Amino acid sequence: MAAEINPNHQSACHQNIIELVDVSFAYQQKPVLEHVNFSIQERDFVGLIGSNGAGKTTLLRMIVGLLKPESGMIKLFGEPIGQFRDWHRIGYVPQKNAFNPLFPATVREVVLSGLYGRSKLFRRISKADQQKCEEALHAMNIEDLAGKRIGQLSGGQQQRAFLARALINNPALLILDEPTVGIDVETQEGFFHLIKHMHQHHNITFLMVSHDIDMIRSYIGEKPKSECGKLKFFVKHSHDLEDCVETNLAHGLWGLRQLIENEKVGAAGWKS
Ligand SMILES: Nc1ncnc2c1ncn2[C@@H]1O[C@H](COP(=O)(O)OP(=O)(O)OP(=O)(O)O)[C@@H](O)[C@H]1O
Repeated sequence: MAAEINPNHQSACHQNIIELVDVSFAYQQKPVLEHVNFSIQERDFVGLIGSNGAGKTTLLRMIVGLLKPESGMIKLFGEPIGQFRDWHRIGYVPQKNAFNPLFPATVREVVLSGLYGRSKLFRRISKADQQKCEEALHAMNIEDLAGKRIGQLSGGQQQRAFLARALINNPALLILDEPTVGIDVETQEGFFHLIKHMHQHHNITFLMVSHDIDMIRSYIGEKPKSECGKLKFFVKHSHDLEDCVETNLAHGLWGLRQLIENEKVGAAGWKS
């Protein structure tokens, strides 16, 4: 018997997660981005490539609400960004040099800070929050580093801590700004395995700026889907369009590490 096709399934799976419509931005009247148009659908993996100063970080900062476009419109999960409140659905790992290594926080505190969002900076930490933190630490295989000062860790360990921070809310969208800068090649490979796995099996949509062009192109292909000024958007969807129903949507952080270890790309691949 032919499989029953749910006519709504495809649209539900492929809804727009980010829409950029004619977005422009300037720093002190100096234009950086002009008329950027692009949409990212659920379960896309988007690699954003561009030369130094092309405006990649600026674009990501607009998408996470830290900068306002001069003109144009940004929608997140179908809502105009000004009305968007579900920030817990988005995990953001900024560029490494945005972090002050002298900041006196432990890894656990850094990971927990991913829960606080914009409005709840000084709330009490509940048992449920602690549990989420332990799960994120476990998923990234850094439980043993939880009490260490973040500034004392190696580059690869810091990246895992920041990824755990971005993952603590079980986000639907992960935005990563050059996540492998300053990390050795072996650790980078482990990191790419991890995010590929998260893309393919955990229903997470990715927007990633990267200079590791070879590694990223091996996953997302040679040809950009779209170009806008100096920005190039490479896109890979997590599955064939007709295969939505088959995809395993179960994704808990606890299971993530287990699955990765089963694929033998876990701890050893990106210890540093
Ligand atoms: N706060 C700022 N004030 C003024 N100009 C800025 C500011 N931040 C960035 N710029 C300028 O805007 C342009 C785009 O910067 P952005 O950091 O977005 O580029 P990028 O593509 O991420 O570059 P890179 O690959 O070097 O990280 C650059 O010319 C930069 O000098």
